Amino acid sequence: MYIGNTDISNLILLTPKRFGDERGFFSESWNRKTLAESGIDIDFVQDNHSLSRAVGTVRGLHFQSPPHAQAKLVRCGRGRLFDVAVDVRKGAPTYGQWYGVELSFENGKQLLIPEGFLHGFMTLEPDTEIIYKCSDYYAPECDGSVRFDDPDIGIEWPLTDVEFTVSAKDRDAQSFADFDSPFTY
Ligand SMILES: Cc1cn([C@H]2C[C@H](O)[C@@H](COP(=O)(O)OP(=O)(O)O[C@H]3O[C@H](C)C(=O)[C@H](O)[C@H]3O)O2)c(=O)[nH]c1=O
Repeated sequence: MYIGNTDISNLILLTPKRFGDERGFFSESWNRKTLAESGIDIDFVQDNHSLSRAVGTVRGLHFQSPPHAQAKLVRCGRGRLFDVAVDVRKGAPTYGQWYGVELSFENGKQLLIPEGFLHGFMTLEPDTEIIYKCSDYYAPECDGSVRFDDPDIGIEWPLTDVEFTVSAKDRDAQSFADFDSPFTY
């Protein structure tokens, strides 16, 4: 397992080892003990899996407020996507800073997103599947979102020449200026 830091504290990029042979490959996509040995011990309780049919599908930027804040371990099960986390931990030196990375079936990379971040992604291929572990259960009463294209965050989404597929909920999300983060650093 390759474990790498990013320029935002606690936001970590992981690449599990793949054992290739004539059949294909085998990989431990998550091993709590392996991560704990690197000081990352999160009690994940829910796995999420979504399929996005169209290129340029955007889901996010979402969060769950305390007491049901979620850390996430995100990977791409099929296709390619640009995964983004935005630091919204009040008091963090990187508050409002975003980090994006391409996750794909081919590269096997995973993004470990702690509590206190907005999360969203854009698909880069048709029929892209995202799979992610969450450290708390779905709590719709704590669900919140911020516009994925908010200029105050300034995410440089990789696709600009396609019509984005976005849910009504995400199109109606609040601006970053209106967002009062419930998270502290
Ligand atoms: C998130 C979630 C949703 N649902 C139900 C609620 C809706 O009836 C349906 C679709 O939910 P939603 O439109 O919120 O799904 P996404 O737009 O993919 O939202 C997710 O996308 C971004 C990228 C995230 O990081 C969050 O996990 C989550 O907000 O699934 C559940 O039953 N359990 C859940 O944990």
